[in-house]
Amino acid sequence: MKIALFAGDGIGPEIMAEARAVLAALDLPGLVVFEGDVGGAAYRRHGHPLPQETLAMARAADGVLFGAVGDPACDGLERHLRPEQAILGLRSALGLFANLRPARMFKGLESLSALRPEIAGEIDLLIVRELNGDVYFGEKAQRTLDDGRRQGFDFMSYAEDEVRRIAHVAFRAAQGRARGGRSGRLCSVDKANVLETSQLWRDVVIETHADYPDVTLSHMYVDNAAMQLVRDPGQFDVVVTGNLFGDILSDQASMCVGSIGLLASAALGERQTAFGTFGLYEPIHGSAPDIAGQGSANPMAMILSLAMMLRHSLGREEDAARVERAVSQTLADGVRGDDLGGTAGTREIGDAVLARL
Ligand SMILES: NC(=O)C1=CN([C@@H]2O[C@H](COP(=O)(O)OP(=O)(O)OC[C@H]3O[C@@H](n4cnc5c(N)ncnc54)[C@H](O)[C@@H]3O)[C@@H](O)[C@H]2O)C=CC1
Ligand SMILES: CC(C)CC(=O)C(=O)O
Ligand SMILES: [Mg+2]
Repeated sequence: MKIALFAGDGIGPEIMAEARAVLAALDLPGLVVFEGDVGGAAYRRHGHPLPQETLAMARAADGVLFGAVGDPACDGLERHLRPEQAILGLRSALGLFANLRPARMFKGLESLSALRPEIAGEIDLLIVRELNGDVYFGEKAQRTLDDGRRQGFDFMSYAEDEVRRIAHVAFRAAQGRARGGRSGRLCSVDKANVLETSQLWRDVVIETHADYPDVTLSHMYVDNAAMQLVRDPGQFDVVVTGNLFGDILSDQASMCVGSIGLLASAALGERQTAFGTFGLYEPIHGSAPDIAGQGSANPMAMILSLAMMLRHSLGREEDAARVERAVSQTLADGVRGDDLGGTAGTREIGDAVLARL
């Protein structure tokens, strides 16, 4: 079993160190770990944010654990050399089109949610974000118009097969979450009242629903969804949406459960390995340059991303559940970082999780 660790920039190396310690404590038999450079760190060392060696390392692995990229020192670079191209490049080159971003309330954190505690307690949702299309990957440029004005554009598009494959992932996830006689629920979020990409999205999701009659399907415009997420988050079970809307809604969902430092993610494609589905796992947050180097970042999203890798790519469900229980217990015991109004630093939180493993 082979995995690759790409720590990246900013708080990436700090939180990755804690995930690495948890991984070591699990002592998985036959595990081989490679480490590669990505982002601004890779640009400085190799002249590119996603060096060929790093990409090759990812391809050879059963799973990739990714910290974060993004470095203000790289702001002036041409777009293709900026750190963020590393994560976009990996998602695209590895065909990782399905981004699972679960958000659930941990016991004891209800009062730390941006929402009222009584509604925050109901949050247990999964955002299924399409990850290979939309404006992130469309043609983009700036140009000067004939009248001298500068114009920027990003082409937004979805082809029907791109929508269909993510819809299948989302319907299957909803089926898997059906509980105690209650059917799984899928809410497809779009902007079909304005965007043609969204109209196609909605049509294809409705067509795909025919294969999943046991799942209750609803549709919501993204502006309403942003509002409903804070008004009544308990109404959501699985949410499927495009790349841009999913990016924004998942950061919003993180504050509903207390902090962006808690939300993990899995980026999956179709490639199967001997142990599960190949994937890339990362916190939903970025490199947080404002707190980098201070030892104050919450490593829980990173550690929970490791748990997702254990589950989806390494076939280690029991270990995944063990890591999740350790994080949950750490929070229940009141060990909290600055992001949750506490005083524990990155290392202290990591050690507390290890102690409960
Ligand atoms: N997948 C990736 O590697 C991503 C990279 N980025 C990049 O990261 C850089 C910073 O972007 P921002 O917009 O500031 O978003 P960010 O997610 O890095 O930070 C937003 C805010 O949340 C806080 N925060 C984030 N993670 C935290 C943690 N684990 N513990 C405690 N506080 C945490 C930060 O201190 C900051 O105040 C940019 O270069 C951006 O492009 C942003 C999102 C995803
Ligand atoms: C390219 C990334 C910086 C986009 C992002 O914010 C994310 O995937 O969460
Ligand atoms: Mg984001």
